[in-house]
Amino acid sequence: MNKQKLVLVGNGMAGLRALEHLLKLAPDQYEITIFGSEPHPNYNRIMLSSVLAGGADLNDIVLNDLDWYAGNHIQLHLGHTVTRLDTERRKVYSDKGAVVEYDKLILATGSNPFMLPLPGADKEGVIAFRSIQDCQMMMETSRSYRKAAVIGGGLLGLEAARGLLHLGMEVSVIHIHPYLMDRQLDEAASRMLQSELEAQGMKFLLSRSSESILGRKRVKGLRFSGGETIDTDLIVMAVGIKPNTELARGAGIEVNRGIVVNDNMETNIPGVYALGECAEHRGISYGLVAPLYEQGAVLAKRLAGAPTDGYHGSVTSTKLKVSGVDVFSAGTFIEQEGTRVLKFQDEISGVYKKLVIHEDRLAGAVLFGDIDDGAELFSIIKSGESIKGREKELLLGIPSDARNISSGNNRLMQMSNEEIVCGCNGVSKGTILEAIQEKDCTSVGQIKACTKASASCGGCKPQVEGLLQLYAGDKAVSAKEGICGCTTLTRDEIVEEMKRMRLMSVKEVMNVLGWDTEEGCTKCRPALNYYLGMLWPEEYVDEKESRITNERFHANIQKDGTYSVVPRIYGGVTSPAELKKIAEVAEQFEVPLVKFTGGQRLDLLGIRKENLPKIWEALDMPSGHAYGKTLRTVKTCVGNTFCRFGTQDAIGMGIRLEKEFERLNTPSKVKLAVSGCPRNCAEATIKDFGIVAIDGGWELHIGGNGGVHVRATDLLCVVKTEDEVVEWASAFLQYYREHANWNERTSNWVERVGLGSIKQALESHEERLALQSRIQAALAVTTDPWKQIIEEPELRKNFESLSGAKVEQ
Ligand SMILES: Cc1cc2nc3c(=O)[nH]c(=O)nc-3n(C[C@H](O)[C@H](O)[C@H](O)COP(=O)(O)OP(=O)(O)OC[C@H]3O[C@@H](n4cnc5c(N)ncnc54)[C@H](O)[C@@H]3O)c2cc1C
Ligand SMILES: NC(=O)c1ccc[n+]([C@@H]2O[C@H](COP(=O)([O-])OP(=O)(O)OC[C@H]3O[C@@H](n4cnc5c(N)ncnc54)[C@H](O)[C@@H]3O)[C@@H](O)[C@H]2O)c1
Ligand code: SF4
Ligand code: FES
Repeated sequence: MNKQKLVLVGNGMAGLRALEHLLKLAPDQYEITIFGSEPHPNYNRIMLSSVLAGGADLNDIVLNDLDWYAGNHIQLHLGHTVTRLDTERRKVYSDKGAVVEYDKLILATGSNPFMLPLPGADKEGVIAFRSIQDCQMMMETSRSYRKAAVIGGGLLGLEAARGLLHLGMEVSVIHIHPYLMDRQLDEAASRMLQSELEAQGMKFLLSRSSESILGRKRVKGLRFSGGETIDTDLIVMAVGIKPNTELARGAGIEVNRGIVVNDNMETNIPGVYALGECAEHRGISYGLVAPLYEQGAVLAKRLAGAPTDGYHGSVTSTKLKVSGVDVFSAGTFIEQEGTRVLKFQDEISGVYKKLVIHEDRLAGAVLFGDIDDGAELFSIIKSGESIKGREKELLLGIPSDARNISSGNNRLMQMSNEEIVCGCNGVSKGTILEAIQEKDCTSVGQIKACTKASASCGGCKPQVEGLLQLYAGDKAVSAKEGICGCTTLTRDEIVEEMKRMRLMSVKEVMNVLGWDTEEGCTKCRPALNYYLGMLWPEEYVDEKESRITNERFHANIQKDGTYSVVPRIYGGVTSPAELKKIAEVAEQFEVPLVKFTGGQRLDLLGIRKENLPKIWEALDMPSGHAYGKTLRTVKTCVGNTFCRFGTQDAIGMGIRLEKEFERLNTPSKVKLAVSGCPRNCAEATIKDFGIVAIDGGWELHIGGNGGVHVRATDLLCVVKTEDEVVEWASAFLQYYREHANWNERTSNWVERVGLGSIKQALESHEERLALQSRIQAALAVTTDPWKQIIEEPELRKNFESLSGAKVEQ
């Protein structure tokens, strides 16, 4: 069979989604050619905001790599812009001389950012935020310049501004209206948003109309009507988009605001289709991915000759992707004639909710501060069902069990398999079910890895969780199994019983809670020992024999049975005298290897067990705890002490934190880092608790990991003073101590419990102080283990006869 020729113009998210569907439906029907102006394979444009804000890497956002095109036998013309269409002869022409014939043509040329035609708009340093190139330009600019102005306080402008703040720039957002995100929020929600963003360091100039851009070759400032000016080294225009219709218009295809299409995504010219941001369907051009994905599914069916009801338009929802701020908006968000409005506002906890109701149906919603119900409300809006009698419940919060599994009449169950659950990534219910039922995914994390659902804005997470609970059946139950083979009790049940019955020893816990084994095992014994120490810091006597090998000997066992010694060097700052002493000890004990660790400390390797106390004595330095489930190191950059970019004293902050938390027992090892500016030389965003200085304050990040599964941190909050850093760090670490499973790193814990729940737990000042006082009580009873062993002959004796210690994982 002769294949038909299909040409796609526009290598973006909409066009490629349609092709992906088509290749599934009719893999051999077409010989496919794609033209794309950008020099990259199809990438996730929405993730550019995360790239700018440090939450993702450019390499992570590619959706279809070059192998995908090759594997599907697609002729790809990257860096080619199609400049002419001949719809009579059915040919497309690119700027680089390629000419390709088609039987069917898809236009998916997206949008162009709207650039205000201000005098001076052509100067260097005036850009949009649309592509990888724009993103790279902002990153590069932040290395040499300090001030940025973003024109437009909509979704894109605020996400750009957050990214620029992260890059260390001083950012002003200029907005033409009196309040931000006027296309998605009402004034009350917008004001709350503004104050949150101000707390993060953003400055706002509202009700300003930009008049001209100042500077010679490069932008130097911005003038507003009325004469007011501001200095700036960069201007990002984010004032909306306009469908890219030039090519279609030039070919005589009907164009209004966008390329006009019918319900089959067909233009007025036979064989020519359009979808995505460039298209206009029933008078609407969409600027979000969910509708584009829906259009893609319809177009694919149409091209494959499969039955389809056609595309009938979309109701949209948005979620601002700015770390630390939760905003959701869907449908009609401003009261209109014939609508009823219900509002809830709690200024203290910063929560605002508004429902717009039309004839007993939910027409729209705005949520600020607590957006857990967003996905569910959106689904109710789309279904058009009556909410009579349930209005208050919907406003005040859907109980999580009702959100996930309610008896019988459950919306998640009723959803068809084609319905999209994750709008950002176009993941349908069917795909998630496949992941659960055929690929054995039993957690949201696994579903995310498998399908990308919940991987972008995170707004669909409650629904993904709900589907998991509904469809994983026994497998989901098995996730709740006991902490080890000796018991069926979970960590939470054990800790609860320890508290309730004031259980005080490992043996007692095993007896009272009916352990299946007499002595427990290498999993439960150290876990119980940790939980008891955490609950009763003053009364509980640590059980040395329940500790893992390294913690029993206060040194890391190596593969040849020798140990390593890492003395504490606060903040990684040492002195000539200290270095001399370490060198002398290394010589005296003929230490085979002296090496810097990844955490900026000195490691003396190859020490025999019997020499450990002698070396500790000779060093006369505190233990660096490089071996334990405890605070390891606080890595620092030089900060403003020497570095010309530094805005804060990173070294001082790091030393203070290391002195504050050394010797702390934690569920798993904990690493901190402090960077003196957003250049982040101390790599704080892959630490358990990372501190990054910004102008006038500190960003506090949590849950990072640079190990096997690299995870970048989530932004917890932004604070102004060093005391606040210590308060938040204390509260976070204590909350982690009290809630994580033994041996669970903060990265896994944050993923498991969700950033939102941690933020909520720490948001009250009183609660933070209570956590801080509990961590101080735990720290108060700790002593330096090396010193204790050196001074107590009984303990020291243990080291003389040690042999054949077992390495435990
Ligand atoms: C920073 C940012 C964050 C966003 N965040 C979100 C979000 O959180 N949620 C959401 O739903 N949406 C978000 N969006 C919007 C979303 O990314 C777009 O709606 C979506 O990418 C549009 O897809 P598209 O394929 O229609 O257009 P595009 O992605 O613009 O793709 C069109 C492609 O066609 C190419 N092209 C154009 N003309 C030609 C030609 N003549 N020849 C060859 N190639 C051509 C363009 O170079 C482009 O690569 C965001 C957008 C940005 C910029
Ligand atoms: N999280 C998300 O869903 C997300 C994130 C980024 C972008 N996007 C999408 O990308 C597209 C572009 O986003 P956008 O924010 O540029 O568009 P937008 O139209 O949503 O917002 C533009 C904002 O700029 C303001 N504005 C207009 N003229 C101005 C002027 N002269 N001076 C100052 N302000 C002015 C408008 O009042 C409006 O609030 C949209 O379709 C948006 O939905 C979505
Ligand atoms: S050393 Fe510290 S202060 Fe200097 S650029 Fe790096 S992160 Fe910024
Ligand atoms: S809806 Fe944004 S990640 Fe799923």
